[in-house]
Amino acid sequence: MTEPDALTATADLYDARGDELQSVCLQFQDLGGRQSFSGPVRTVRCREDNGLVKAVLNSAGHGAVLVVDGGGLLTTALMGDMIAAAAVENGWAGVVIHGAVRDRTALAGLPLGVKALGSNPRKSAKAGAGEVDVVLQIDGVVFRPGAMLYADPDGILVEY
Ligand SMILES: O=C([O-])CC(=O)C(=O)O
Repeated sequence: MTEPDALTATADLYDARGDELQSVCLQFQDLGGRQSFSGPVRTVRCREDNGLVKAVLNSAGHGAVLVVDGGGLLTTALMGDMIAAAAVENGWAGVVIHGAVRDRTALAGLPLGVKALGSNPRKSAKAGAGEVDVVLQIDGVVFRPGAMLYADPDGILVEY
């Protein structure tokens, strides 16, 4: 996987295409080894259960970005280094988690975009409760499966 080129900086993209893009105001932390990443959106909605996150990231990513609506809860980690390594192996460009991750040090060394609210060493349940590829709304921003998402240290842009 190659680093998306610097010409697609989100600020430049917003200047060029602002009316076609939503900008995420929430201040996610950049926790992966790739800070600039982009791809079509896939989604998971779950709460303190990462069974679906694990299953989806263990399937072919085709350069997509998985957006996980964990309800903003920081009580359990929805992804750690094993799942993130599987995401790399399966060709995912990145993972945006409205919730927490764990294994920060290892995540920082993986060629994967990871944005999350924070971290927590406590693991999630694995029952697989939740939904896959539903339309998400996080902090007023709509994430539709298939919409293009662009992320870099400045933030996250997503097509309407
Ligand atoms: O198993 C989990 O809940 C997540 C995790 O720690 C990993 O991916 O390594």
